[in-house]
Amino acid sequence: MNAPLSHPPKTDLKPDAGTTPVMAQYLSVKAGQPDAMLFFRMGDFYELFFEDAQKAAAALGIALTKRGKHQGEDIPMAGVPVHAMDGYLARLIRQGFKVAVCEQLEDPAEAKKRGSKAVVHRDIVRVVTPGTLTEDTLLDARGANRLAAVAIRKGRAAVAVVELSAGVVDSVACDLSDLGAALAAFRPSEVLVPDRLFSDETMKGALDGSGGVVQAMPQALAEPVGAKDRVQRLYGVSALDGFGAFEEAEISALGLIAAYLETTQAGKIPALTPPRRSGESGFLAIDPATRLSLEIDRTQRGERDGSLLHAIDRTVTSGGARALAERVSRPLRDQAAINAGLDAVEWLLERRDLRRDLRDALRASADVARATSRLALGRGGPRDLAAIRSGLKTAEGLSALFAASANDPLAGPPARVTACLDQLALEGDLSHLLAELTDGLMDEPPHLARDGGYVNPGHRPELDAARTLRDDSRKVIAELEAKAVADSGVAFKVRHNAVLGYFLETSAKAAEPLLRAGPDSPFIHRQTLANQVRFTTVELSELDAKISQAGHRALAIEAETFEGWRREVARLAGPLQGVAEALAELDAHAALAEWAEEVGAVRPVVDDSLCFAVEAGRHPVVEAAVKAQGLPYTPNNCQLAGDGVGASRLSIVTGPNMAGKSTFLRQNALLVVLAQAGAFVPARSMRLGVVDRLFSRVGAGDDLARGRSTFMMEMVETAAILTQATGRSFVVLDEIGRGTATYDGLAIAWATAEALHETNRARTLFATHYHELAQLEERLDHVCNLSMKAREWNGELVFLHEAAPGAADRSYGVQVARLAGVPTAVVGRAREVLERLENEKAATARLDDLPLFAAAEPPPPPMKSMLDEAVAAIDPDELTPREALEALYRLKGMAKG
Ligand SMILES: Nc1ncnc2c1ncn2[C@@H]1O[C@H](COP(=O)(O)OP(=O)(O)OP(=O)(O)O)[C@@H](O)[C@H]1O
Repeated sequence: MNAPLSHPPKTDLKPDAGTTPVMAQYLSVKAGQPDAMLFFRMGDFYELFFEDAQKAAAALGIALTKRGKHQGEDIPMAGVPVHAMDGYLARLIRQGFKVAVCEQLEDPAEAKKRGSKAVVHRDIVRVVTPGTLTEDTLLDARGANRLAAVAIRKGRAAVAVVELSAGVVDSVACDLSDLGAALAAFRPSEVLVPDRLFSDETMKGALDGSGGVVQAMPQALAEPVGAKDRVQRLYGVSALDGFGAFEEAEISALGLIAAYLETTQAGKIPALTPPRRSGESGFLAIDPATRLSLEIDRTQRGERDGSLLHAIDRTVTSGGARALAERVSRPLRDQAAINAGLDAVEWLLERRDLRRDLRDALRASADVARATSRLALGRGGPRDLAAIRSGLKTAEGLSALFAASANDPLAGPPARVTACLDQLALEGDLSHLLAELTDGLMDEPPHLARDGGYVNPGHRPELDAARTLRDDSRKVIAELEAKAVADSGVAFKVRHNAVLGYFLETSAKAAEPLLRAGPDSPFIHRQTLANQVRFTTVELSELDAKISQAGHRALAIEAETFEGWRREVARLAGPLQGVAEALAELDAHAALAEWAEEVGAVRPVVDDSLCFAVEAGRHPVVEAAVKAQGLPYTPNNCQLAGDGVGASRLSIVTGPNMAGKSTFLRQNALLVVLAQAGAFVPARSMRLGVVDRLFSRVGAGDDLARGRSTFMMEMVETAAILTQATGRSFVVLDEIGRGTATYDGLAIAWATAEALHETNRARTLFATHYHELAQLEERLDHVCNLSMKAREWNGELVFLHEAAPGAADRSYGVQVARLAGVPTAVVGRAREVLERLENEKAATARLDDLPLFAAAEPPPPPMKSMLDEAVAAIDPDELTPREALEALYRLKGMAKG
């Protein structure tokens, strides 16, 4: 997404002699948020002026008008009605804008008391940005919306993340090389970066892969001392030690988040969990390119449909969907933690009835996490309270549902389920809150608190009294109308408006006799319109006052009740988020069990070995697609061993195009993701020694936006694998080297395969069209060949999609071209050329005499750069201060170039 977040205002926005008081107020508010689009509340509209108006008109397709003049020029203006605000906001945020909302903070009547020219007091109440949304209308219910911040200090990197809509904070410290993977794992919508790091190469790569809108922050906000103060303020604590020992980079990143929340939330303090800290060592590292290639939570086109997550998601609540997405996006590395997740899935898989009841109960609950967060920020309404009530009721119901099995000493729930049940056991305050909301809050309350009508009758006697007075008086009004008609013989109707209150109205003609009546007439004239005349009576005026007082009083009591509940929710935000998390986690476990049962998935054995053994594995997404077409899916085995014991470490996979190589490679990588996410796997069996880093390069596309060709991209990514893969990693590589001349490509593929085998020693599947690589099986200790089987039958090519030992005999490229509809004449000509080439055996250069990889010449020492030489030429002791400064500038200039 392009981020039009920062733009200097072009117009000189300074008030001058001709500036009206309202415009002067606008300009001063705007000066506080120059890079946000300012929505300036004027009555029933939010108005935009100057460049904001022009941009909004273009982005939203709304009319651009003008209002008054500034420095002799017309002021462009555009506006949106207050009631339609959410829709417009959503569209602007999606386009990458940030929006400052400036409200009227007093009744215009109050302002008038200060004088007829006084301006209504206004100020910014919130800045809406992609990463700080909390409204359901602006959020994807099944996806988390996160704001991230990155920082680098003392050679270490950190990512801090807040999910404001659920109040969850994460902090990850990692090596610089892991920054991209750590950031991409959170899929942030918005990323804060200290401006000084903008041109840093590591940072650029990480930001490009994150997918979020990037927001530059002043470097000063990342300085540790100030940052620490701000984080302490955010949490209302005087020291951060209670949260753990943070690295400096983490403090900087958290400090950026705190600074951003301070401005965007206009001082309102959100209810946040203490930062959940994790080193990257707790998680399977998956860099952005691998994520994209494996289509874990989004397809390469950015859609959810077609991703692994979409294929396996059987959750029934939005919180559950988010928990599952997090689990699949950040699989674990710790064997015990992975097995704890698998225990929970297995336990629920074995209990079909309990699982059904659990899922039914969960379906009835609402999004407690988001409702709590909105209420804590003062943005929630009565419907959010109802969401909390339904979540707490579900919690109560689930405690009862699990009561029998929880006490079963032999087959009781595993630790992860028990931990959830503990969170759901409502005691004290939460149970009191549930009782209070059950008694006091109406079943289907309105969205907004403003108009009342959500507190149950009987909950507060004084409210009942005010309501009765208000409603009874309405009856009396009807009686009064009948009496007026009877007394006067005129066809009166009682009407109401904001200016006159209640009045009697009749046509001008019917009113004539009354207007002529003397001062003793009970009908007092109020107003004459073109066709109507309005009257009142003493009785009606008295009643009017009584009704409006009663109505106001009822509203005030409801508002006060709401505020009491809201404050209680804010106070209990921590335990409420705990309940929300437990509900979401149970949903995710049960959903994985449901999916496992549906597709026949099994529990993988996850241990500390270096084994990877899959029997009859299937690709969860391709299988579903193939079956939807009524075709069978061919399961495949795959055996690799990092230590070469019992299986080879690296498999060279050959076979014709379309035979299923990419599917086979991705399938095995996805089984790693699923197993380490604590999910069952679609296979007959699987044993996996925990993987630390997963790399997948399958069908890299051009990245023209970054000015890199396919081949360049592939080499950058290959370099990342060769420098980062360890003996515990799992690598799938498809057709590297294909984007360049045959010999170059073959040479690169050959050297890469050798290095992965000898140096990185990662478990690797290496698919290639260079059949020459099959020779590696003979030359290296732990390599084996696999090929995707295909048969020619009656001149037709039939793909069996089966991975079998041995290399492919030929590539069938020409046959595939025919299948694809390449004209017969071209296919015939290609056959002739192929025959000639094969006869000449041009491609099989004598690779068998190559020296072994280990014996290859060491690379020459790196050439000295110009910068190195320039630095070496400087003798600091010989320089005057002025020369030293010049030298520094010169060096800096060279570094830039
Ligand atoms: N195991 C399988 N069982 C059934 N169908 C399969 C299987 N594997 C792949 N297919 C089908 O074959 C199609 C092609 O698979 P895939 O893209 O993996 O081939 P490929 O060998 O990588 O091709 P290319 O070399 O052209 O990229 C898939 O879209 C799917 O429809």
